[in-house]
Amino acid sequence: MQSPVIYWFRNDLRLYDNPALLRAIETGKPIVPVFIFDEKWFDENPLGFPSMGDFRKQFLTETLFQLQKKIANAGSHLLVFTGNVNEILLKLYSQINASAIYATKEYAHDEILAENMLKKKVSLKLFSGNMLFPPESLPFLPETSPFYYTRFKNKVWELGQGVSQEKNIIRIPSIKISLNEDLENMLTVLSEPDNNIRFAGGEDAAMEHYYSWIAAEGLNRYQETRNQLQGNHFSSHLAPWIANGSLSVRWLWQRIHEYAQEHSVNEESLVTFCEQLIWREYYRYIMMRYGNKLFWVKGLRQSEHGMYDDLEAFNDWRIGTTGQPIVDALMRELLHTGFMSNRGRMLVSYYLAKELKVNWQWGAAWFENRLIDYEVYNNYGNWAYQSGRGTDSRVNRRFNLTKQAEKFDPDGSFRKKWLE
Ligand SMILES: Cc1cc2nc3c(=O)[nH]c(=O)nc-3n(C[C@H](O)[C@H](O)[C@H](O)COP(=O)(O)OP(=O)(O)OC[C@H]3O[C@@H](n4cnc5c(N)ncnc54)[C@H](O)[C@@H]3O)c2cc1C
Repeated sequence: MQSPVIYWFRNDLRLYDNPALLRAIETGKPIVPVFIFDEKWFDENPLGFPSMGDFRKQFLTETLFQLQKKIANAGSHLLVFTGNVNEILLKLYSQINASAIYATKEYAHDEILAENMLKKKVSLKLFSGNMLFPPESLPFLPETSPFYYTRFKNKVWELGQGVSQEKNIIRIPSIKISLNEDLENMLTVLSEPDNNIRFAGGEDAAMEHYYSWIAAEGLNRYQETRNQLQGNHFSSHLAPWIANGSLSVRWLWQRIHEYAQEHSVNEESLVTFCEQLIWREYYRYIMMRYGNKLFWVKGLRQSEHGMYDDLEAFNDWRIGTTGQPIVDALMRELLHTGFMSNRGRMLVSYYLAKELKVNWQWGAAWFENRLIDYEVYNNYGNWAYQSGRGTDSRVNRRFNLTKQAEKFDPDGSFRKKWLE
């Protein structure tokens, strides 16, 4: 029997433009595709909630349900487990006598630790797959990546012309395997999703959403609408699919440029939208450069001024009972939908960290639980920025929340919707 390759799906839940999966297939060996719900995601933290909340779990489950169908159509079967990730991979590796594990590379602290532990015991092959400008394409080393966003953007902007994609995956060579009882017991059966959250998971839903945003002139009007707090297409709302990799950012980058060439898209809107995608790249490089420091209360600036572990203030903020109407409305939206606009995220993170002076890491942990589009790099990078512990050059930047509410919710309808 030919020794198979394990394909470990992480935040790359798609069968198109997936370099790591394609490289695995190119080995010519049978592939055993696997996804693992890390048991750590469901452990309660000291604040009383797990890192993965119900909305993200449902979105991920829907995504996997669809991926499993697509993999079945490609002639294989996706095994879904729940448990200790490395333990499951190592057991599977030895039970099926695998020759290697292929996966998409991640750049955050815990993920790198897990990769390094695996590397000591198995042949682990990692490839970039979720970035426009992966480290191997840059003219500088990640450790020397610019601290400030504008310098980073200026350095990578030209590379945007070279963004390309891998070919689609039609067939995945498979192999019949039998699992021992211990692994069988860790298998998770995915049930048909009932679509009761704001976004439907999966590759197809991502495409459908992209085309409806384009058809609604979302890209064209992005510059003027992107700071809104509510509405269907004020910003792309593509983040949930980008975050778990069911939408490829390279596919997105190419599509918007093709669309802009064929239609007269507002240039400022196109540029601003591309800049947002570059923010996403930037925070990956900040994580590569500073690693674990992004999880320290002092952040990247080693600031000494106070941050308090005030649980009462934090809980009021978390459930939207601070008494500050715009903050409460936004936090209730997050609590009940798993989404919040970018402007909203800026205001509530500022309020927690700079007005209530509560430990910003707690706020980031709550976002991690609630946001359907949670990405470790974006979340911790943005939280550090907004709390003055990150890469904002104006560490003492302040918002006047009354003025912000008047500007971005002029008729009060957003506050009315969530506070009544
Ligand atoms: C405190 C705070 C926490 C955040 N946490 C996350 C998070 O966990 N996951 C996440 O994807 N975004 C996060 N963001 C960034 C941003 O708010 C969301 O990406 C955006 O609101 C998602 O909506 P959209 O897809 O309509 O974005 P669009 O405005 O349509 O932007 C397109 C894409 O660009 C990327 N992007 C946009 N803004 C940013 C940004 N500031 N930083 C990095 N990437 C960006 C996202 O992938 C987004 O989908 C956070 C922002 C703040 C202030």
